[in-house]
Amino acid sequence: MSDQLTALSSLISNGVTEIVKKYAECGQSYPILADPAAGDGITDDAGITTATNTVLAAAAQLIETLRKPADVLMDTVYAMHTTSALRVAVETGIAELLREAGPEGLHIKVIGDRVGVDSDKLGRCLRFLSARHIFKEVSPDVFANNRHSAALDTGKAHEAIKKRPLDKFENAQGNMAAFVSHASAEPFAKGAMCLTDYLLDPESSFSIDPAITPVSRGHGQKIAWFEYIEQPGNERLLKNMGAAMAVSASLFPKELVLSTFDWASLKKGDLVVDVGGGIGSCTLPLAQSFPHLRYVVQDRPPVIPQGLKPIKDASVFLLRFVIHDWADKYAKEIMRLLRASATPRTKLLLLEFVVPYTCSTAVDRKGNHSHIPGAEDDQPPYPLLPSMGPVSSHVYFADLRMMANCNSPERTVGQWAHLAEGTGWKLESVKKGALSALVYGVA
Ligand SMILES: C[S@@+](CC[C@H](N)C(=O)[O-])C[C@H]1O[C@@H](n2cnc3c(N)ncnc32)[C@H](O)[C@@H]1O
Repeated sequence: MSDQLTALSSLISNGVTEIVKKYAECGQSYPILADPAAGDGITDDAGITTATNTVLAAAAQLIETLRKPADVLMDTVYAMHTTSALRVAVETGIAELLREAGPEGLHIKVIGDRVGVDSDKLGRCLRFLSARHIFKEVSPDVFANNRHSAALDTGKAHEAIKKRPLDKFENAQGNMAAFVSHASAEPFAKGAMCLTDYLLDPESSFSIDPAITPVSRGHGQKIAWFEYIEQPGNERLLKNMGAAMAVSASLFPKELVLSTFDWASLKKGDLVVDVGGGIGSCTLPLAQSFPHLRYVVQDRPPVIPQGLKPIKDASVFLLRFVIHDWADKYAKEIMRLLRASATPRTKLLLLEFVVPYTCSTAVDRKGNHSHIPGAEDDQPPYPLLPSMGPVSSHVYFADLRMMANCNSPERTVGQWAHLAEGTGWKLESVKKGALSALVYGVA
């Protein structure tokens, strides 16, 4: 055990030395947590990313190793309060208010008066978040933005968002507030709490019906998520969904979409069809970088009124975060339909998460797929979990969120390969990353 502690601490120490050195080489110092203007720091340097990921994985594992079981379980079971406190901060526009106040911050009495809620209760939410490095308590009961809370600032005037809350996220793309508002909305929060009942009830436990989910159990209507948000009364959910998707696009560096595929190899005028493309946040950077190609974004009529028409001459069908919305039976059906419209040269490009096992996978449970370029196992340094702790925590959250909303899974690389069976496609290559690219060709 002690050799694990020493190994973890060396990984942290060596990684931090590497990060500081790399920043110095770039003439920068590491972004300070207290500085709301610090931003994300250097995100496009492979060396810094690798060192950062190692330090994050090692630090998280070291903390969990050192903590007592009861403390770990206590923090985990109370996580719901993190969600609700963060939602309070976003829905009351605290980050905007504190940006207007500047580095001295604002006393909680003033904050409470400005947003119209009990200042003591609101202050307790902000202190809870400050203890997690979201906001900063600069002096007793006085709060200011820090690097993390500044990411919740839409850049709009606080008074403006108070007057027009529905428009809060308009033209505020790339801002985490939209994502927080979407992900913490009542149907998801209720749905998460319905997971146990959903699993214990045989009717839902063994179902793949997108209308029978923890979320639908929570709101009480047996309809699929995308139909639910299109119902009258749910305008805000629908609007926030689009804004949240734009945010999630911006979380992955633009270069990631640009480098997932050899776009430059396509001929002038070749057609890229973004299927289930929402408001086109994936296609936009592509169109800017590769103007020699043609683009079509398709989605459900309430999202894009032109709707869905079969397209027969696509060079690439691009689907980002679409197949993960569907259980295998439906996902295969979508892939079959696309295959029926494909030419022999068409590629199917899925931009999705790849779920890592949390143990070594010399042989994937569903067969070894290491013959597929890019599908090989990652080998993190001893004694790190292959999933690298917080580096991939978003993938496991996404997996449970998919179960809750859509009765669908995130998938391992083996599951992505198997999904193609019987659809007329075969998995040709994988490029793993924060967002992975799975390229299928005609089988
Ligand atoms: C998770 S979102 C991803 C949006 C977009 N690809 C992106 O990455 O920002 C899934 C999208 O699939 C769309 N969708 C759901 N059912 C669909 C259908 N039957 N036909 C086309 N699009 C559909 C939804 O409207 C939504 O925009």
